[in-house]
Amino acid sequence: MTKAIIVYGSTTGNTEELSEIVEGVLTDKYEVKRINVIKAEVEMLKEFDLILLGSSTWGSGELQEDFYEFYDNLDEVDLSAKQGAVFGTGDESFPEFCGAVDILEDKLKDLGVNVLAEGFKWDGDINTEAEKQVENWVENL
Ligand SMILES: Cc1cc2nc3c(=O)[nH]c(=O)nc-3n(C[C@H](O)[C@H](O)[C@H](O)COP(=O)(O)O)c2cc1C
Repeated sequence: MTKAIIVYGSTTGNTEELSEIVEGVLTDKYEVKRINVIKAEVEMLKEFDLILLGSSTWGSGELQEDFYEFYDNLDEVDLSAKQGAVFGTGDESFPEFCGAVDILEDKLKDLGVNVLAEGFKWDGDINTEAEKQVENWVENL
């Protein structure tokens, strides 16, 4: 079975919740590992065909704080044969809504990853509408 990894960073739990829904859908087609970015190493990514990164946005359009080290280390691995996509939560009242999703998506593209879809961005708490939309996003990857 093809292998997928979901690496997420979440301060108050919203993106973590989203990552659980993403995992639920992916398990139909992939052998899935879901891991908090605090515990993740970039070397791990080599074992997987599909890489999904999930981060909320903090500061002014910045990465969730736990993501920085992982992000900085991404240049050390060859991801050029991989597929990927990015998701995250934010708040539309901020000027850079879900800026972390854009940062991570640009990084994956720079590293030669085939980004399968535009990043999934969700405003606020995870409700049934979020669940429906993210499920649809994952199914179409
Ligand atoms: C101090 C602060 C700064 C934030 N900055 C942004 C931002 O620049 N852009 C954005 O879209 N959301 C921003 N947010 C909203 C969070 O990203 C949002 O609450 C998110 O759902 C938190 O997800 P998490 O629980 O996974 O960390 C900010 C929230 C706080 C409290």
